[in-house]
Amino acid sequence: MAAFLHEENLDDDTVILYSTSNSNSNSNSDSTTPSSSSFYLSSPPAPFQSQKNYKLTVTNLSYTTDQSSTLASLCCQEKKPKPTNVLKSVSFVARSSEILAVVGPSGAGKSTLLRIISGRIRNKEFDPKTISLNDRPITSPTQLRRICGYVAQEDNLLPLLTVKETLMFSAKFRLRRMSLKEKEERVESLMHELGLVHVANSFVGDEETRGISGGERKRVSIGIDVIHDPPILLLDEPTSGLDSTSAFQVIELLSSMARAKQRTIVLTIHQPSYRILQYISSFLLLSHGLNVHNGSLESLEDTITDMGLKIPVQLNAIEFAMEIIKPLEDSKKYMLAKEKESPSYAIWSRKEVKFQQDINIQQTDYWYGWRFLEVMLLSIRFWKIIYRTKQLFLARTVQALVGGFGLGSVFLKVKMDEDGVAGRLGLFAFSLSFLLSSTVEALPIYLQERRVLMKEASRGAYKISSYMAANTIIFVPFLFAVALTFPSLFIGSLD
Ligand SMILES: Nc1ncnc2c1ncn2[C@@H]1O[C@H](COP(=O)(O)OP(=O)(O)OP(=O)(O)O)[C@@H](O)[C@H]1O
Repeated sequence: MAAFLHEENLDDDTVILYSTSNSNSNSNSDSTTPSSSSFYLSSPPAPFQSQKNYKLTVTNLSYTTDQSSTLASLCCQEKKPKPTNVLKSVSFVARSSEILAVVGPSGAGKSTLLRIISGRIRNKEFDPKTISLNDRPITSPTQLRRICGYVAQEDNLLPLLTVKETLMFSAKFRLRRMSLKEKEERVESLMHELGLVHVANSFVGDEETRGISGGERKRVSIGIDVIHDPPILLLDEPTSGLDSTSAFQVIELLSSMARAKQRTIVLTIHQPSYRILQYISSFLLLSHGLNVHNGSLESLEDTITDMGLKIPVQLNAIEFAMEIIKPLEDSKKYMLAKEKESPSYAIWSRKEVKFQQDINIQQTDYWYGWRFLEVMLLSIRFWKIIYRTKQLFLARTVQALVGGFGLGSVFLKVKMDEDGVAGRLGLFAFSLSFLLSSTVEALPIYLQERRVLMKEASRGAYKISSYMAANTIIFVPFLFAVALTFPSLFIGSLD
């Protein structure tokens, strides 16, 4: 396939990959929402229609934890923890318009695998020979971060924003070169696609504030990471914590998204039900970092049958495979050993990947004014949250006004002479410490927002560092207090 990579000037994070071959894409492009789908898929704006087929190939990916930079290793060499061999020569191919599910017992290496292919790995840990897209090698984790949308297992949402606002902020951060109208259209289209229109103006909520349901929360999380329409979507346990109906709806939605826009979806899942299995095209079964099965459900059933075992009627092949993971692992090790002796013995589908070293995913220019814009957006979002925390907002308003007038009246008779200047300086210093202490009251909100900020920054949602973002937002309550206290201070001290 003579595919090439090209980045459009739409957005810094958007890598649009064109394929010169239409033969495969056409076969998929007519796929629509499954008849049972409860979601309406609307046409995306023009820039989002240019994507075709993307094949993600992972070949012999191994990963050993690097303990060199841990605190223990810095303090005392002899206590250096042993490196863990988390992934051992994992290979698979994820194709466009399909869902590939990574399954396996706890600790098998599923999340680690997803973390690596989403580019959340240090440059020195990345092996450029192991991951390719449309048969072109990926040379750095940065390229992966640009190509892949990554939805983490835990939600990362601000409870006091509405669904629409949440998606709109994501659009503002990620679709910088679009006009406001285009961003709004994109958000509307996405809410249709995700079945979120009916809760567009509902607060996301949390344990304390009632908000949208668990399934809807998960769909909002997905929306945040597909706002820029990445060709590859990676999801860590998208069904965890959901009841079976919501879990089914999420997988059904992902299947629709994969087929409607030829997205390549890789997800991890624990114990998929029968209903969910129909939407998954292939399975990668991991055990202790080794892939013990890679292929369709039918081929797994055949493997189990070939081993002389019978799948009980009450279990599906994946559930049964989890129960007999040890013999499967042994059989895979045996086959790998045989394969080493004679390569023709390979029964696991393994494709030769032609690596081309000179691939160039261009970097777009980054206008430094965006940093200022990002700081402004974060400040506006933080302000909204403070404003919506009614008790805190009212308390701080009253506190700033009373404080301002009270302090101002103390200096009612301050003259414009030398003593007066000293008095005013004292007043200023006192007011400043008063303002600082009142800023501390926004600490719980700050901590909540900071957690979200750190996760957003690690997902590459914006360009400024998480530390810069976190330190910027602390000024918002301070500026608010300044804006209220100083004028009232001035008015209060007028003769
Ligand atoms: N940075 C690290 N340092 C040490 N061990 C690690 C590190 N990262 C992963 N591991 C270990 O690697 C193994 C695989 O972890 P991973 O989180 O990928 O498993 P998992 O299959 O996703 O598990 P679960 O289903 O419980 O989430 C675990 O034993 C884990 O403790």
